[in-house]
Amino acid sequence: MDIGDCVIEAAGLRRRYGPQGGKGFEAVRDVSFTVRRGELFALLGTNGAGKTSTVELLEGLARPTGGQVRVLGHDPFTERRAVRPRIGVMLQEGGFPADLTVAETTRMWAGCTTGARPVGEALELVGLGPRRDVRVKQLSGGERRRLDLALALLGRPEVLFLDEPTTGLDPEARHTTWELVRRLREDGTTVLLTTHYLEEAEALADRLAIMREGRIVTSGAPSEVIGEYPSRIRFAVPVGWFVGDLPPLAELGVIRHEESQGRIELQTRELQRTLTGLLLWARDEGVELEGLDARTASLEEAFLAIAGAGEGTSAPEPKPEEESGPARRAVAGAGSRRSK
Ligand SMILES: Nc1ncnc2c1ncn2[C@@H]1O[C@H](COP(=O)(O)OP(=O)(O)OP(=O)(O)O)[C@@H](O)[C@H]1O
Repeated sequence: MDIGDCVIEAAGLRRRYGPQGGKGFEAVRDVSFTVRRGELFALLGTNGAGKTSTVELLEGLARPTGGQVRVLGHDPFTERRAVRPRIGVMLQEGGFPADLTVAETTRMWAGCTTGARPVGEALELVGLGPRRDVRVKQLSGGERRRLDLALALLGRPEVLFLDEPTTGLDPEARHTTWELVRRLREDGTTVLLTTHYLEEAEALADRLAIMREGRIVTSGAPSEVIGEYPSRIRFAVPVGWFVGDLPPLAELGVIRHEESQGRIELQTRELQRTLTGLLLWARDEGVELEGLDARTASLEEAFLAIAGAGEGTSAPEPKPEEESGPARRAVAGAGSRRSK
């Protein structure tokens, strides 16, 4: 990668809360990642994982206690003047004067922004045009988030920091925001997003990182992160058949199987091969696989496994399927599900 393409660089970042020299609490522990120009990078993690603490370091709102951060080639804390006009920041809680109208608030903000968009344009972008004369205190929670976003977009930022931008938005408003974020990215804006909506990260992110207890435990393109987890095939065991009547599962690429209440679940890292083998077997035997459902792992499954795992764990190690295939009479609940 050409280093000139790198818009955000975090190297060994640390952030400790508490008195200087004291023990305090380390919320960010050796976090490193880069974000390229025009990329949308999502930072995920459970409550308290350290996302906001990290993003605040990137925004120059605090000085790291260790490591280095560069945004657009500058230190965002010590070279704030060089960085601030080129970034847009949407914080988790905006905090606006409640008695000003939407347009007045935006105008006030525009007055402090170099090269600001016209107020009407910024409000139209986030769908708040019709609400321009409403007082901020009369806005719904979702509308306030959209006003936050309009203010972050005022200066046509090269880098946009979105801290949980769609929290409190109804599904329609959320999708509208996604469309807007996609358009901004297509126009070359680099976006760093934190979100609790995994569907949002899956839909928008070019790359993502999952944080737990102040550390990044996994990162990559969504498909790479999901790809660490096995796909699943589920169906009802045909009446009069046993699991042991299936072809040897290990030979089909099955790495784990479970049977419960007449339904079987197979886990595989080779979904197409396993499914093809299973369907050919069913056709040859004239068997109907009722309720057949085959799917790759979702980001949510990957996230829950990572977030819920113990210290130092990133991806699950599946219990290997026996070489000779499963026992003829399946044991209910054989194999253990990943903890969620
Ligand atoms: N000012 C502070 N003083 C002391 N501890 C803090 C402070 N701010 C945050 N923390 C702690 O740092 C940890 C990380 O918090 P942070 O807000 O960065 O997490 P987060 O991943 O953004 O969480 P959320 O998803 O809930 O917003 C938490 O344990 C939090 O309690």
